[in-house]
Amino acid sequence: MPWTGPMHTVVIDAINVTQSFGHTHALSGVSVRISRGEAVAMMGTSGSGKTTLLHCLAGITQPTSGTVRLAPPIGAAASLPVVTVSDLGDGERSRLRRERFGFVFQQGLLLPELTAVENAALPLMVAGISRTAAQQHAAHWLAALGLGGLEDRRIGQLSGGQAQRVAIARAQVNAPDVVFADEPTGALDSTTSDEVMTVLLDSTIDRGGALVVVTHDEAVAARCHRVLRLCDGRLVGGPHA
Ligand SMILES: Nc1ncnc2c1ncn2[C@@H]1O[C@H](COP(=O)(O)OP(=O)(O)OP(=O)(O)O)[C@@H](O)[C@H]1O
Repeated sequence: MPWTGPMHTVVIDAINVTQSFGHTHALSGVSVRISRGEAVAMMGTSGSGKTTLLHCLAGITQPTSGTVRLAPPIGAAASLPVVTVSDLGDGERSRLRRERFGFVFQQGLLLPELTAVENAALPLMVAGISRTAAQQHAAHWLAALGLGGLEDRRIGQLSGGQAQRVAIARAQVNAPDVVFADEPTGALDSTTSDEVMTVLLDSTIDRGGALVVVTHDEAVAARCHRVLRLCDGRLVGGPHA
């Protein structure tokens, strides 16, 4: 299908993605389109292929077959091409992930020896921005996510919900096109989970980003615009979503 017309709002277009690990068919011909400003939940029983699909969409792994394409960043020169993520080598996918995507995982994967603001500033520092400028920008994000005053706490001195907000700030600091979240509220109680989802949704959608959330929690999925359900590596209800 051509990348034209109404597709101008599409940020990720995955076509017929298949992922096999030996004899395990983790994904069998999944096609998914994700638009800017859209929050999409991925649900399904354990082993249905949710994380594998997230990894293929985010360029963490290369699918066995099929294509994953990524639109140019918002405001980029018209000449910038669509990138076929699934054709890139490891180094190029790693760069793409750093520059275009943000990630939030269940256990945050924050560095315990660093403070909240140092953790949140990491993507900017990796991109070559000075420590001072990176930490100033990260501090703005922490304040926007309700963590003003906690910038200098180490991760172990924060609650689970606060630590997830630091992970969300870290995912947002470089204004990624897509934020991928794998069970971002899996370790939180329902009230904190709801608060963290609000922060995650607002901080992504308000700036025109897209959000892809893997979750087992129907309440989390209900907060998203759309729910994709996977069963045995296929989308329930047909191969396209
Ligand atoms: N690196 C790997 N090597 C071998 N098999 C794998 C690998 N990653 C995933 N699988 C298999 O692929 C299938 C899908 O796994 P995946 O992690 O995507 O499921 P999931 O829906 O995210 O499950 P869960 O909800 O338990 O996290 C499973 O059968 C899993 O064992």
